[in-house]
Amino acid sequence: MNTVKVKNLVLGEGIPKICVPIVAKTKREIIEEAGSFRAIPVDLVEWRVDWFEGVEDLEQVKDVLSDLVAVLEGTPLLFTFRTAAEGGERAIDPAAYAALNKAVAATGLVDLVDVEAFIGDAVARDIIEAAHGEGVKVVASNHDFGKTPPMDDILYRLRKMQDLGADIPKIAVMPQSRTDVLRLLEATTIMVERYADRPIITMSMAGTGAVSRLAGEVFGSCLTFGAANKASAPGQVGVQELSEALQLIHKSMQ
Ligand SMILES: O=C1C[C@@](O)(C(=O)O)C[C@@H](O)[C@@H]1O
Repeated sequence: MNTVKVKNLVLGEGIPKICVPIVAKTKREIIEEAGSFRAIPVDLVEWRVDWFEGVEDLEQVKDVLSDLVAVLEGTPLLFTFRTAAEGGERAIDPAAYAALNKAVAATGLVDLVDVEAFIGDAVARDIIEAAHGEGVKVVASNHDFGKTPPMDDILYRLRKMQDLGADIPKIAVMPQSRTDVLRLLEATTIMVERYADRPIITMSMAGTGAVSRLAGEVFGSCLTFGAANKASAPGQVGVQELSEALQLIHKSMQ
């Protein structure tokens, strides 16, 4: 299993790392929120740019990014436009999605970009290639807010992300039952043991799935999303408690 290194952060070994999303509308709120992260255990910050009121103006996006990077003081940054089709705040056409992600990767201000794996193969490959050309890592993603797909389908989606060339495949699915959570965890383990040559991220959403956000070290998910002020998806727990739970599980596995 290869690890992925961003700044001083190594993903894919040891205790799962904690990513905190910023979901805010204005520049002031975004920067304020980032400033509040100094007091909590955060390994990586995700800027969910689909929430930003100025997202359609690249200059405004770059302006926020440069202030954000200054406030984060070296904490790696993941740039994510989550489309409405996958649970985000707004829709975007694939050409604009590609242009935005490529332009942001070229600024040198972000460490990783999120690329939705089902945006279209050509678009996804184009962004991944451009990001890699700029030394930016790619998290490929897929979100199923309605259900937890069958095992083969979860594995197919994760393997497709790997085939597209993403550094870290990620899938978030919604459970309709407790066995759905078990299937997501089993799929994670099978992916890691049989198919993956790189770290992956998986989660089962909502309260029933919250256990999957804690148990990544057991089943093979390298990163977990925790909430600081506002959760960006159902089932995210507070960062402080999340960190304690990850450490407890880590200790029990030694
Ligand atoms: O892809 C993900 C995972 C997520 O949806 C979650 O369930 O924690 C939260 C999103 O902000 C992030 O982009």
